[in-house]
Amino acid sequence: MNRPPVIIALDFPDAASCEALLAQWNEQAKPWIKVGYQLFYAVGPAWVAQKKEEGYSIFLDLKLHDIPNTVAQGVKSLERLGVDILTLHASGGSKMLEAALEARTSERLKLIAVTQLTSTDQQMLNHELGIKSSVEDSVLQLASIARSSKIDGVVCSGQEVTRIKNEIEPPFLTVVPGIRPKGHDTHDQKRIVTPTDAIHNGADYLVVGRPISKARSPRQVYEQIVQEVQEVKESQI
Ligand SMILES: O=C(O)c1cc(=O)[nH]c(=O)n1[C@@H]1O[C@H](COP(=O)(O)O)[C@@H](O)[C@H]1O
Repeated sequence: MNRPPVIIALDFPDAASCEALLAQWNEQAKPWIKVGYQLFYAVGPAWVAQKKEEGYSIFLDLKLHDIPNTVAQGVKSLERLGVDILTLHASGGSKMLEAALEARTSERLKLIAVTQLTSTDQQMLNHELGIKSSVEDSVLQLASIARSSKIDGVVCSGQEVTRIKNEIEPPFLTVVPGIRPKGHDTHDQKRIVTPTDAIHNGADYLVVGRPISKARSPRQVYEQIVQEVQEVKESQI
């Protein structure tokens, strides 16, 4: 069976907390996991490489953003860990994105560009960041920079996926955080969608953190999300 496209964000301060959660997936089929910088800075690269060996698919979310040469060297170091997806910021611009792509030695590592964070809303974009477009247009602009730099896809909210799928030439992956099943707390997220809506709009991967990690039964919430995803996919056949 294909691995469900639901990526569990391991936003934890240490390895022990991750192991406690992952103990609920004790069968051979391992889920997708996301390692962000809270965990990466705490556990280091060896832990990530170890998880890959144990059979997890790994989304390394380090959101690289620097001058082109520095990002390229970072990609070279991180590719050696064997991770499946690595993030960088689309707002670093085409030269940075192209340098990252050139540094990668194999297409097995997908490079995914973060557009506008799902914690950004219209008010913040216009009045704080000084970007005068709609959030959706800004996401599309960043996605189009990523596409023309031949990056594999973007992180965006589920609200922009339909336009990306319609306007950006495939193949182009959409990885969607800000996922909230009905009735769950939104926390600091602004542009949220349900698992059903994200998949219906065409999302390739869902990133889910607190709805799973803070749940009383994390595995149960994960399975409910996987079920929602499968139902939408079956209805699309
Ligand atoms: O790059 C990401 O994964 C990311 C981009 C974005 O725009 N919004 C976003 O929430 N994320 C990540 O997705 C996860 C969402 O976590 P929850 O809000 O707890 O589901 C966090 O680990 C964030 O770092």
